[in-house]
Amino acid sequence: MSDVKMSESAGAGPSEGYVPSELITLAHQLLIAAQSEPTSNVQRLLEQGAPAWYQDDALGWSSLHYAAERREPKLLQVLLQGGAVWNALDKWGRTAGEICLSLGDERGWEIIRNEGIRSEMLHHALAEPGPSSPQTNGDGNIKLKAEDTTSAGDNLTFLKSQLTWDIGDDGKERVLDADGNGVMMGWEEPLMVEHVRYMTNDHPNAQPGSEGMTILNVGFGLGIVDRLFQQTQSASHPKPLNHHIIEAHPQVLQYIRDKGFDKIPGIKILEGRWQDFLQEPEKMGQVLEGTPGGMGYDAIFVDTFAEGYEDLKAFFEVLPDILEPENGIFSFWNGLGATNATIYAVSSGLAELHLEDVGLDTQWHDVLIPDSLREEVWKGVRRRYWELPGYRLPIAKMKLM
Ligand SMILES: C[S@@+](CC[C@H](N)C(=O)[O-])C[C@H]1O[C@@H](n2cnc3c(N)ncnc32)[C@H](O)[C@@H]1O
Repeated sequence: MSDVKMSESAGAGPSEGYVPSELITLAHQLLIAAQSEPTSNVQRLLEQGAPAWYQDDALGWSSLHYAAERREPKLLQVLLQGGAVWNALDKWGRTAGEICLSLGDERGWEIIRNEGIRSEMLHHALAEPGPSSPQTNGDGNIKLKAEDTTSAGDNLTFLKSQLTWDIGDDGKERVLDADGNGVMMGWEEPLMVEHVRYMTNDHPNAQPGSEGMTILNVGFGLGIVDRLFQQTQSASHPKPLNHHIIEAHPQVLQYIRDKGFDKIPGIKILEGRWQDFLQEPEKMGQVLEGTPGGMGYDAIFVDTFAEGYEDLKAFFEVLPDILEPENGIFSFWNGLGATNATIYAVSSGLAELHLEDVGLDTQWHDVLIPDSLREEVWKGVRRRYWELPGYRLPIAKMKLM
């Protein structure tokens, strides 16, 4: 439940200051060429230095937005190679990818999405500190996280902020942060049901007669997913053998105690940030305690707040140490970039590639979100973090050698 901001592509225009008039002239010629002229004209203008990042004042459209209306894959490729910004947003928050989608142009949309994944991977690779390169601060590289220090954009600010629990207009419980952002909202329950179903249904330790699964959940929120992990095992199915929960917010920890959740047999609450437990070798042992032979968890789910893609990727990197290698299942709340279809697809594609880097294969399950959820739930909530009709649910497992 965090915001997402993709990196600006290399060659993105000056953020402020003087733009020479010759450049503006070329920019306008490029916008016109992208609308109706042959691809060769567009290519020529780019070679003359026309800025593909330029967006007009009227619609906020770039040459890529205009080109997207023409359904000509080659034109999109030429513009992207010439510096067009795959994730430039128009005045309504749409990328050129959304223009392709609205026209049913699957091929054009794929070209833009693939460029998004390629460029985010590249920025990310450049951001990795090499043996001789200094630690970068990430500037100019991947920025999937909202750059703000308000509660929703900064994890440490959020963890110190005051939370309130109430009932939304949809009749469902929700937790809001001090700025009125939804930390966890009851509308997500059907999605949590699906996460738990995919994580437990076929696992050998969840079958009748087995010993029960070992579970790690990161981020308690309303405890929806934790309640479901406890419930899925019916009379004939075993309860989880061990169910560990890492939670960092003091008020949420108090809520857990008030509800007596910490007293349920098998449940252990690890109080603190996941980074404190999983990125500290001495504490890692404490986390793995209780998993048979210290071999790792059967199921791991992560859903925090005010963390961005970089934090999620850092979590991916500890998975080989904490996921049971043979049948272990990892899943995460896939909410980054969910205000825009193209950015959401790029964020999901990037996650798949980064999971692959640490040895995991990902399967995606599409879950529909009913229209009825759209308007009611957001009343009284400052920032809408979900705008899409579908949810892509990830299920990842260690690759078999
Ligand atoms: C969106 S809620 C989780 C909702 C939960 N999946 C449910 O089903 O109700 C996010 C939770 O993560 C916690 N959190 C945020 N950052 C964290 C961190 N770095 N480590 C551990 N918990 C964190 C928040 O306090 C909050 O309780």
